[in-house]
Amino acid sequence: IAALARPALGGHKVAASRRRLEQQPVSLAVAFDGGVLAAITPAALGRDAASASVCAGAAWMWVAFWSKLAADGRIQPNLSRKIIHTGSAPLFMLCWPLFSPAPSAPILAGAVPLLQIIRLYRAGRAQPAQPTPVGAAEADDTADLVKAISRSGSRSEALGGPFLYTLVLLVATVLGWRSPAAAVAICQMAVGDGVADIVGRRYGSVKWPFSPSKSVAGSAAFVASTAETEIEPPPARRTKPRAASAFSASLGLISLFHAFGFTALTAAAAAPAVLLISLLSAPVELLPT
Ligand SMILES: C/C(=C\COP(=O)(O)O)CCC[C@H](C)CCC[C@H](C)CCCC(C)C
Ligand SMILES: Nc1ccn([C@@H]2O[C@H](COP(=O)(O)OP(=O)(O)O)[C@@H](O)[C@H]2O)c(=O)n1
Repeated sequence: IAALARPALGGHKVAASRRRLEQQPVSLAVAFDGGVLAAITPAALGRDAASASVCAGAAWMWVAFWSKLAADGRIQPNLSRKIIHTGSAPLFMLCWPLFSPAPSAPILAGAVPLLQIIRLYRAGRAQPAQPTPVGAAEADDTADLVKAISRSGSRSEALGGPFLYTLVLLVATVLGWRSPAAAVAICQMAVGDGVADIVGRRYGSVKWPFSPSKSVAGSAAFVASTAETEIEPPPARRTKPRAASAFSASLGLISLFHAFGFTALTAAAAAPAVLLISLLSAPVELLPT
């Protein structure tokens, strides 16, 4: 297995990993994970289960926070939808280093998007009114969620864009775990599209002739810019979250993955290819849906 290690990762890492592996009393499986040998041990499983629980709790709070702001009328549902759209997947990938290097990690991490998929499915299929008090509370909860993530407030929309988004995140987690490819693909989907909408609605007066609802500013923001969005009112509570572009978010995640030794690729080396991918993805976002 050591022979599989890429030279760029350095022999000392492999030797240290092999020593750790030999010391494991229970070794159910061995894998080559980003250059570091790992075993599925009770400790690794415990760490992954704890990390998945923390992420699932954070995901619930993150969605509930923006849903509440939209339900209370403090922000427009359009904005809450795109903030959730822009932030969810990159925030989740920022949490990937919490997991162990064992091959069980992507499976347990996949539980985080999977739980949201189940929630979206239930929200999309739920009846607007429930007969029991328990059911009524559940209906209110999903009503806020639907309001925050849909365009029109229709429950069926939870089974459209949000469902697909979370499904893609699940696939990227399980199949693209800690890879630059997953980081770049997910950032194009989550950050590029989200920022194009947030910036385009605000500054997009010049429209594309072939796509009259979409603007040049939105497409520029998709690729590379930093945007500021104001949450209003009341004025005392105004904040300015910064929304990064698909390009910079992808490079940020690649830097993180490199710093943790998940990939030998540096952000500087990846930059030209990522810029090209972002430039090619921006026109795709202009296609009518
Ligand atoms: C609003 C969303 C998509 C809308 O797409 P479109 O119709 O405008 O094209 C995204 C919905 C995301 C989902 C409800 C929540 C996903 C949470 C994620 C699995 C985990 C986040 C974890 C983190 C630690 C905050
Ligand atoms: N390239 C873009 C993309 C979106 N937008 C703005 O964002 C709005 C919604 O975009 P969209 O139709 O892609 O968003 P979804 O509701 O389909 O997710 C558009 O109506 C535009 O006001 C833009 O100005 N330029």
